[in-house]
Amino acid sequence: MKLPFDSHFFMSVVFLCSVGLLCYLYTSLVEKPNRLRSKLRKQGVSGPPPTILLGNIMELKKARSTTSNSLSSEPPATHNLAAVLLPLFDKWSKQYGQVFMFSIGTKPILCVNQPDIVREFSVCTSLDLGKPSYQLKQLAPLLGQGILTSNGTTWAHHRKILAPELYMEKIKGMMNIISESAISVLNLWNSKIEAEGGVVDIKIDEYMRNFSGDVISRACFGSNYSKGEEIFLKLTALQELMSWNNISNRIPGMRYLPTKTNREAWRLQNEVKKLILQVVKERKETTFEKDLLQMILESAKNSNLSEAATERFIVDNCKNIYLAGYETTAVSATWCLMLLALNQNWQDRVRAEVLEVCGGKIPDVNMLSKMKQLTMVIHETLRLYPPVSVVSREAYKDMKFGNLDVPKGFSFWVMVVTLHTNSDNWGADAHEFNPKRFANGTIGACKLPHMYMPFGVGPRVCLGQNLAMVELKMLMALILSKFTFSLSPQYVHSPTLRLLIEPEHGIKLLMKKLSTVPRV
Ligand code: HEM
Repeated sequence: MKLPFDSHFFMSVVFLCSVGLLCYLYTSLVEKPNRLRSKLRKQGVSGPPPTILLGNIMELKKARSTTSNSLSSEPPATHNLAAVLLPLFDKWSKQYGQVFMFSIGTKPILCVNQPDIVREFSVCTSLDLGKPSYQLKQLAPLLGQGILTSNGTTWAHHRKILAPELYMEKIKGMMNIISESAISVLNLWNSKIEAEGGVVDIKIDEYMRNFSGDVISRACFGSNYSKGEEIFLKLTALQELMSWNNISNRIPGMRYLPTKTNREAWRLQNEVKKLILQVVKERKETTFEKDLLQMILESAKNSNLSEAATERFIVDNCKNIYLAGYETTAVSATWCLMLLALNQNWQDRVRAEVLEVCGGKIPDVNMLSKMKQLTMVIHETLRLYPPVSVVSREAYKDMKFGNLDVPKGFSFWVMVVTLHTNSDNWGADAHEFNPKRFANGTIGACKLPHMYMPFGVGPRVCLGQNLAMVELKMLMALILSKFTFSLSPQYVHSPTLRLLIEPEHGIKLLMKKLSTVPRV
C-alpha cells in the first residue's frame, strides 16, 4: 500500500518529535531540578543526594516503615514525636544543618528550621509565596480548587469571601450549635455509662469526629449532621485513598490511570459533589440565612461565572471547609483528652476552673475566655501534637529570605513538630506536657514565639482558628464538668502520620460520671 506521504518525511517527523519529547523530559525532570539545587548549593545549603527521578523517596519510605511499629504500647513518658515520626528529618537536620534540601521525586524541597528564616517566611505577604504545586496536584482530586488548594488572586478571592464568616463575631452566633453538638456526645456517653454499670471503656475518636462534623455542618452550612454525615463519610474515605500510604499519590501521573483505587476515588468524588449540590438545592428552596454557604452561593452568583464554574466554586469550597475544619478539630480534641487522662492533676485543676467559672451553666463566650487553665492545656496539646505536621509553601518567583536567595520553583517545608519541641526554644522539658509554659499566653511561652505555629503562619494562617479554639474549649469544659476519665489499659500509644498526626489505634478512655466536686 502506498502511503499518502513520503515515508522518509514521516520517519523524520517521528524522530524529531521523540528527540523533542526526550529533551523536554530531560530538562523538566533532571536539568531544571539540578539547576535549582545547584543555586542553593552555591550558597552553602546541602542535603542528602537525590536519586534521578525518585529524589529521596526511597529513604523517606524506608524511614516510615521502620518507625511505624517502633512505638511504645505504654502511655508516653515523653512526647517526642519529632524523633518518632520524623527521624529521618532529625538525622538530616543534624547532618546538614537547620536549612537543608531534599527531593520528593524531581521536586526540590528546602527544609527550614532556622529561626530567622522561619520569621521572614512567616511574615511574607507576597502572593508569589503560595501552596506548593505538587501538593495542589495531589489534593485536587480530594478538594478541587478552593481556598486550601488555590494560589495567587484566585486564593485571595476565596479568602476575602470566606474570612468574615469565621470572625469571632460570627462565632458568637454559633455558640448554641457548638454546645448542642457537645451535649449530644455527653448524652451518648451518659447512656453508655448507665447501661454498663458506672464505668465504661470508650474509644473516643468517632465521637470527636461526630462533634466537629456536626458543628461545621450546622454552623457553616445550616444543615444538620444527619445530612452532612454521608458527605463526611465519603470525604473521609476519599481522604484515606489520597493519603501517603496509597502508592498512586507518590508516582507522578499515576492518579490519572484507571486503577481500582483511582476508580473508587473518582466514584466518591462524584457522590460528594452530588450530595453537596443537593444541600445547595434545598438551601435555595428553603432559606435565606447569611451563613457561609449563603456567602459562597451569593459570591458565585455575582461573579458572572458559567453554570459549571459556579457549581465548581460552591462544591470545592464546601469540601475545603469540611476537610479543613473536621478532622483537625476532632484529632486535637482526641489528643487533648488523652493528655488530660494521662495527667490527672491537670484534669482536676481544669475541672475545678470550669466548675468555678460556669457554676453548672453551659459556658458562653465570656465564660470560655475566663478559662485560663483550659486554654493553656489546649495550647500545650497543639504544641505536642500539632495535627498539621508541616507548613509548606512554594516560591513562584525568585525570592529572598534572610541571606538565602531562593529560586523560583523551590518548595519550603517548615517542620512544625520539630519547631514545637526544640529544647533551645522551649527549654529542657520541651518533650514533656507542661501547660504552665503558656501561663502568659502563646507570646510568653518560649524564647521565639513565632516558632509556635499549630495553625500555620502568615496570610495563609488557619481561617478557622477562632472557631477551633471555641469548639475545643466548649467540648472540654462540658466533658470535664460531667465525667472523670483515665487512660484505658487497652490504649496503645502510637501517633502516626497520615494527612494529619493521628492516634494510629484511636484513643480509649475509662470514663465515669463525676460524683463529687474535686478539691485542688
Ligand atoms: C485544631 C483545629 C485546627 C488546626 C490545628 C488547623 C490548622 C491549620 C493549618 C496548619 C493550616 C495551614 C496554614 C498555613 O499553611 O500556614 C490551616 C488552614 C486552614 N484552615 Fe485550619 N485548622 C484547624 C481548624 C479549622 C477549622 C475549624 C476551620 C474552619 C471551619 C479551618 C479552616 C481552615 C482554612 C479555610 C484554611 C486555609 C487558609 C488559607 O489557605 O487561606 N481550620 N489550618
